[in-house]
Amino acid sequence: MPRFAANLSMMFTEVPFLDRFDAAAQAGFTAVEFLFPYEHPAEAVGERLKRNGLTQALFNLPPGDWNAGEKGFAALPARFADLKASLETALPYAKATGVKRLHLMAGIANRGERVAIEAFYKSVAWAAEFFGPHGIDIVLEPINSRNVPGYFLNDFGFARDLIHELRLPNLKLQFDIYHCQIIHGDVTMRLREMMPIIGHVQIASIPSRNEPDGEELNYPFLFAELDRLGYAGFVGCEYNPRGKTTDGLAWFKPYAGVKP
Ligand SMILES: O=C(O)[C@H](O)C(=O)CO
Ligand SMILES: [Mg+2]
Repeated sequence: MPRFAANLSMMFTEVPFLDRFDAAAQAGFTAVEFLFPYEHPAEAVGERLKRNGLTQALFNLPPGDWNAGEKGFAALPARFADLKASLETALPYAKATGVKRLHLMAGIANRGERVAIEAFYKSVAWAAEFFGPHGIDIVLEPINSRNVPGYFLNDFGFARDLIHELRLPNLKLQFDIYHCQIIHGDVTMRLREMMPIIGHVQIASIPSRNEPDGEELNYPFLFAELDRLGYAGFVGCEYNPRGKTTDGLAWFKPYAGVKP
């Protein structure tokens, strides 16, 4: 049975960020993920996690100036110093939460440009080698260009080939089913093909990005497929609740309380 992680950047936003850990635990989640914890002291984040007996499934490495539209800088040749600094920023949060995988964002760049490709390979290898001794995986996530126009990593095949080529033991794929359906479709066959390199899965309804409870995909079928494929990682609930978070958790009831 999948181990679901509530995404605290998108769910339980009825309460302040640090109170969302308590809300997620009360709703039956045993794990959480979020985009960025960096506005809060690492100790405070770790304390909430521990107080609620939650497991940290994932969070993102610093993306640059998110409010100014930056979505990471791994594919930006001029930003390698910022990339290296971002790893140092994230490390105390990784230690405080015990997280075992971090999402490295690529940034807005043209995947057809050699300099961007070379910068991305260099950044990915650097990040994986930085976190490897800490027992932490780096995950790469293709993101669709409807949600993030111009995002460098917008193709699952490119991500797969890079991971195979670099052959780093702690470099894996973040398979967001929402993005896969929008970019490529054929989700089940791509899950089957890429399962050996998948380090994290995320879900949301398509096209709404609301609760995974209908619309384009049959999520109960996909959850059973993940079990059939022996997927032992987390499934991040990266969706925007239609209304009050707890009013939209009927889909989750059969899975609530599943211990990591
Ligand atoms: O948007 C997504 O799907 C990613 O998982 C993310 O965290 C950056 O936006
Ligand atoms: Mg995602």
